[in-house]
Amino acid sequence: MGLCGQAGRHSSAGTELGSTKMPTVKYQRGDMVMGRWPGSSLYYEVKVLHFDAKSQLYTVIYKDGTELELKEQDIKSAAGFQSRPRSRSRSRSPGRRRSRSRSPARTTRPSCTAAAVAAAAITESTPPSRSDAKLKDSFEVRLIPPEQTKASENNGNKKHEKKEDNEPANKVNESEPEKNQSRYNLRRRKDDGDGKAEVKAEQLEEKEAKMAAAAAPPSVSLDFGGKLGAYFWLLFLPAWVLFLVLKVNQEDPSLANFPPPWPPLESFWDAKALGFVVLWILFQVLLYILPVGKLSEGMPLRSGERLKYRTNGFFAMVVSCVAVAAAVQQGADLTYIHSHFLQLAVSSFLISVLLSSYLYLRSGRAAAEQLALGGSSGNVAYDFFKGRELNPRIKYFDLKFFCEMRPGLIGWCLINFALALTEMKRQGLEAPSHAMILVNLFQLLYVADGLWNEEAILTTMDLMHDGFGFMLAFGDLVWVPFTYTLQAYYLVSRPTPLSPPALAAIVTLKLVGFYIFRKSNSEKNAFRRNPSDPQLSHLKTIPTATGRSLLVSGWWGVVRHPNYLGDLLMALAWSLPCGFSHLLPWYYMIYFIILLVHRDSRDMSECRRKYGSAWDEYCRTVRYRIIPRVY
Ligand SMILES: NC(=O)C1=CN([C@@H]2O[C@H](COP(=O)(O)OP(=O)(O)OC[C@H]3O[C@@H](n4cnc5c(N)ncnc54)[C@H](OP(=O)(O)O)[C@@H]3O)[C@@H](O)[C@H]2O)C=CC1
Ligand SMILES: CC(C)CCC[C@@H](C)[C@H]1CC=C2C3=C(CC[C@@]21C)[C@@]1(C)CC[C@H](O)C(C)(C)[C@@H]1CC3
Repeated sequence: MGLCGQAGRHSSAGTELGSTKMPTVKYQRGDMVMGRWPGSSLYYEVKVLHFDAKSQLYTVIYKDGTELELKEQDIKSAAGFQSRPRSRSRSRSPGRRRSRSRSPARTTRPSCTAAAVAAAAITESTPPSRSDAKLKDSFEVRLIPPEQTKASENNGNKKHEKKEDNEPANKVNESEPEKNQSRYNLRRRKDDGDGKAEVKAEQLEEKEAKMAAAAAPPSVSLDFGGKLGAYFWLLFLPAWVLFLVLKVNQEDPSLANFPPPWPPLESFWDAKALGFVVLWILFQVLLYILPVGKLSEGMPLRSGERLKYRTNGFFAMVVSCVAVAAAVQQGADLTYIHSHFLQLAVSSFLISVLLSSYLYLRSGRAAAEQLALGGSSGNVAYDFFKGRELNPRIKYFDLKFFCEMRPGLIGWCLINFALALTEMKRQGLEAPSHAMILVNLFQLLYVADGLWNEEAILTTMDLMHDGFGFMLAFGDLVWVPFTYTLQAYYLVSRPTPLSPPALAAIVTLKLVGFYIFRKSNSEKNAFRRNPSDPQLSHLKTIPTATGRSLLVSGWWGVVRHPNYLGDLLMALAWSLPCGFSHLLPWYYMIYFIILLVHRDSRDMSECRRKYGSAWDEYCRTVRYRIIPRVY
């Protein structure tokens, strides 16, 4: 069986078959062998492209063009496999039967795709104790849809990078995979098959296969410094927030003035402050569950399911503003927030610890397919920190989505506003300073925009890939409201006059950053939701073996993370109004560079894993990560 037409689609120059001789190894370049699909016990026909003596890994190419690196033990000679007559038994799952008939574009040819890989799934004659092994030793397998196959076949050997075709007839090729994502997850397609391949996999229960697909692969490397790193972050993050809060309260918050004075222990705790935080969160819960605003669909999960989210964040923000204004009108003294900043932060921290403990405990009962990839290391500290469950919900109440978008984010604006009032009181001003107005307005715009485009968060890393644990719970409830407000806090007692040209330059910078941030995020969100969107028809894309494509022109053709670039420009505009006397108001800028550089590298590894050589192709085409020609 030779490689099919599109087999070379994703092959990179480095792995092209060349004339140089392979070193003396078990399998030679060009050999057709059986390669194990990572994490499963399924073997597919692959062609050996290359052997790397240093890493002892073979680069092999599957029939859909997906290239992977495999260890020798994951490769078998084709002779060791039995071809069994193909079972004619139809799927027992009605869902599966439905999904088969749903697509008019289904190709009848079993063809050369990773879906065909499933169709042609061949297992070892005696797979290693499957049911045990599968849970532990598994990997998310996404299969190329038949539609994609057809598209690829139509394209023949056309250039890898293609202009998205918006002809109605072809639309299905791009939109279907997104809509019917469920079909591309590890799903055996018993009725397909190329006759050569049949499969012991047929004996596997679909449920088992799904669980196998869902469990975290042992090969997923643990980020954040792994298990030891988790202990470090669990201690460091709260200590760092405490340090910043104490530091910003110092009369001279310069680095030379270290350490900040340690307050008496009893001043850390205030029951009233805890009461306010609880009330605020409950108020946000109430607004979230009100049947106001639209229900948006999240991206397809590995199970194929699409969760619904109540996206009424902007409404929640407006109601919160009205409620706060009414409270101030009634004589509520918001300067309390400034004078009890430490106690409010400690209370929020306690709530985040309680929430993370609850999340960790309940994740023990979650089905494997509900866990985030890489979230289950088996180490308590790491799993507690990173979070195991992808979308923990209490009925329809989505805890991660709620925490990320509501109490902390809207709380950030409330605190900023309170700090502006405190500045006026402290400095005897009739209106907040220009610097304070800029910081308040800029950050208000950022939050309001996030809530206005709330649906877009459903295609971000946090919502799609990360588990919900201490890192995000603490990040959402403590980190955001108590460290993102440091610039406003800093300005309360440190007047920083701004000249009109400086004002104009800072506003321009903010608007440029905002434009890049919003346009790029919206472009990706629109594309992920509907790849056939006519408004995106001018964009070039790279197809991938998962059935999803990657944007390679437009904003995502400038750098690999244009949204980070816009975000960083905005961050700069938030720090500039505070001047250059101290490092403290620049803390956000420094932290944000570190966060986004790390996030970018996490995302790169994740996309490399998901998209294989298509991702490499993208990286070759779009060379810079965040800043054009610089980084
Ligand atoms: N203020 C703050 O504290 C923070 C703000 N942010 C902001 O939040 C926003 C979301 O950031 P984040 O979730 O980190 O990352 P992104 O929104 O950039 O999401 C990354 C994902 O986008 C998809 N993608 C990547 N490249 C392409 C491409 N070329 N074409 C199509 N899809 C692509 C991939 O997912 P897939 O292919 O699976 O769809 C990838 O995993 C950003 O604007 C960021 O600046 C983030 C962190 C903190
Ligand atoms: C504690 C850790 C060191 C870091 C925690 C990181 C979190 C604070 C951030 C991770 C991603 C975030 C996003 C936003 C806020 C900060 C966190 C939670 C975001 C909601 C801000 C508003 C934007 O418009 C957005 C694009 C919706 C952001 C999404 C990511």
